[in-house]
Amino acid sequence: MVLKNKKWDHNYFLKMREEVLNSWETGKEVNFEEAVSYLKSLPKEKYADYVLKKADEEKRTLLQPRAGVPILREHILLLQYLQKEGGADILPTTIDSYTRQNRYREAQIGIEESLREGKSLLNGFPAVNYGVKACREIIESVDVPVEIRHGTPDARLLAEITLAAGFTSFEGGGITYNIPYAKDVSLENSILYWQYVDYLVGLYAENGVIINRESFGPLTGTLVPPSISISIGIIEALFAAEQGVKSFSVGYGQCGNVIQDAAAINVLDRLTKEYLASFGYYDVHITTVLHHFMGGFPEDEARAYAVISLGTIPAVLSKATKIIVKTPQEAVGIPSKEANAAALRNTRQVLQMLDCQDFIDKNKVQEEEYIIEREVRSILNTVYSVGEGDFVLGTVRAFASGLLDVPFAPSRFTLGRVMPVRDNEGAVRFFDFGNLPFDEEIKSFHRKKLEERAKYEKREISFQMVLDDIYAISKGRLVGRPR
Ligand SMILES: CC[C@H]1O[C@@H](n2cnc3c(N)ncnc32)[C@H](O)[C@@H]1O
Repeated sequence: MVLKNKKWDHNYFLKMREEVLNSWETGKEVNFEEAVSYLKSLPKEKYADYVLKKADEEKRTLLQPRAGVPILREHILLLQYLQKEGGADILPTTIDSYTRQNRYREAQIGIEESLREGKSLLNGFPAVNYGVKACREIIESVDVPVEIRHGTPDARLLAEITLAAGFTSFEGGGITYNIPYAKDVSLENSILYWQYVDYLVGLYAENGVIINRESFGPLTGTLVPPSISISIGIIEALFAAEQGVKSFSVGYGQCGNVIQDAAAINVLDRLTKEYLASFGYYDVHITTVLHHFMGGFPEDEARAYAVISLGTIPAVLSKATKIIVKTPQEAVGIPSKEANAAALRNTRQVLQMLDCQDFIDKNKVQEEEYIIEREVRSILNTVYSVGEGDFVLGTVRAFASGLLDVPFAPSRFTLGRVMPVRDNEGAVRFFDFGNLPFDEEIKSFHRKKLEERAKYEKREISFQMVLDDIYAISKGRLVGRPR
């Protein structure tokens, strides 16, 4: 079948499904009809789509941590603690790195060693090895929806097992779980694998079970210009909608300048809905997700809390539907359950002290929205035209020629020519546009912003500024000022 943005043929899916379910022994536990009736037996409060829609209508922002440990009993206790002590509205199950690379044999060894040593020797929960029945114990032990969070270019079997188990939200995409996570996986392959996942979610939808899909907006989490993150999120929403997905969350990672971050989420929300409607998808419920800062954190917990609290402000300004909450132990590794729960309470406190205030200059937000929107439209319209009207074809071609590009990505399938840097107020601008399709108005806007910083810092615009910015926040600043 030629790779394009067209809903799959059902027989093509069924044929591939045989191979997917046979790729590990737990695949044989999956039975679609049985899974549909199990999912229909779950209360609506366990559906991420229901909880997201309700929050969206009530203009509330939901809180969700990341969490995953290899021993099932420990993982259940961890999630129960985060629900009870952290007040999480949606729980995660963060998947381990072996599973993300389909290395289930090593994951199995990791489980056995963790059990033998009585401690976590994997950096997440290996859901494929546990299988459907064991994973259902997680769903039945908590009262809120649980989402699968990972970084898997080929998540076909992971999706089959976890969706059948009752996880009602699934993060990732053919671009966002490839480019920042893998070096040698082609976009053709990862987009095909994720069309499978979206087709499966669409099949559940046709049977009355609405699973939420979420795009991984932050990408590499290092100074990613908002328009790049937003464009890719919209493309993944279009891919998912074509396969029949009816509930989609588009994500964005906090960069640090509060006005730019709020503007980015506003544009993300508005343009995702506009592009879906303009391509004929009228029944996909769109929500927005803000990730607390995904770059290098300060080790000092007090300063880490400052980064987290600052990151909550754009969610208040933009009414983001959900925040993925970081923890004060981000710089040291997998957080303790106490630190994870405390970060949730910190975020809730900031939300509830700010949501009654109107404290930002809306004109400055709109100025940022204007430039972000122009950049996103330039990118998306270019992807559409190089794809001759097909966004899958356009994405592959655009990445090959740098018309779409992600800074600091490990993947050899992105040009890596684009280079970001902060301006004098810490907003992320372009130091090098690479091959991005921007006109002179956009380019001169960024140049002017960088000249302001160069003048203030009494130094030339240089790559040194980029390096200074990469370490700035872990050293206590937003902008990497010269020493
Ligand atoms: C996307 C990367 C983020 O996921 C976080 N992360 C990865 N694995 C886990 C984990 N097992 N528990 C909690 N947080 C985790 C990590 O700290 C980083 O902030």
